[in-house]
Amino acid sequence: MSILELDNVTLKFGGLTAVNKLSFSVEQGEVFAIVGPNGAGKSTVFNLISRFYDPYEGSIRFDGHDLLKQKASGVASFGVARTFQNIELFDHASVLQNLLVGRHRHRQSNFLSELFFTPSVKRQEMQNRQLVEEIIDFLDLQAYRDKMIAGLPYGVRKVVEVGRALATDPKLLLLDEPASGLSVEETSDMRWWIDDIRRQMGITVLMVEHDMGLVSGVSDRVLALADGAKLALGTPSEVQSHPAVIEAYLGKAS
Ligand SMILES: Nc1ncnc2c1ncn2[C@@H]1O[C@H](COP(=O)(O)OP(=O)(O)OP(=O)(O)O)[C@@H](O)[C@H]1O
Repeated sequence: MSILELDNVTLKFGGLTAVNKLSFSVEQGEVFAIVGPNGAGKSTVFNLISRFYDPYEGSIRFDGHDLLKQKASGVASFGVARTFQNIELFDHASVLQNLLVGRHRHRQSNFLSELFFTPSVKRQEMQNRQLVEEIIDFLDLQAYRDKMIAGLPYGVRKVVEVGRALATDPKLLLLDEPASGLSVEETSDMRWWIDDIRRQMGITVLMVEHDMGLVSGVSDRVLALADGAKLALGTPSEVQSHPAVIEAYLGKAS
């Protein structure tokens, strides 16, 4: 069953067509990767799904709903969470505090009940804490739990950002270049986190990634883009050996 469906989606920046009549769907429970050379339109596709941009034409459906009727601020409560190419965390807050921010969308209380810290607010706060502690354990972040983000190594911050997205309890996790800036060893760890997120948490993962080792190791299917359009779609090995993909990456000489 498809959880996300893009149909004939186009986005233009002035005279430049960044995404061109693109259609694809992501199945529930799979890891789906989008690859392509620089400027292929990968981040723009993410920004369309996150509702940062309105398409010029086409439809985007998520979990049976018209995603284009949602504002960007409503996408998280719909069950879509994302990480960013340039990590976006609160630098002067702890790992725990950053993850608790991710729980914010589940807050059902109003201002007065929060002011007087009513039993329901207390109960909700305890549930939030418990879920966040589970994520800290799941991602092996116990050693960093109370540390400020600003002082953490880059690789740890990348994992915390995944944790913050998981704290929103998503059905679909969008990972924007999860391996960028990571060492070989950290990339290998990231591969296992992504695999565990899918297998143990049952969350569908859509990622944009340049590291073909990570893409091949963890993805069920891969979509290759060039100039905003679909070049190939299939298993990692089908896409990597597709003539149009080889040509897009290496040029006609290959
Ligand atoms: N806000 C914008 N305004 C104008 N043009 C843009 C904007 N964002 C992206 N573009 C252009 O749209 C095209 C697709 O860009 P996009 O960032 O989606 O590519 P990408 O595949 O993610 O590239 P990279 O791998 O380098 O991140 C590029 O030609 C880019 O210059």
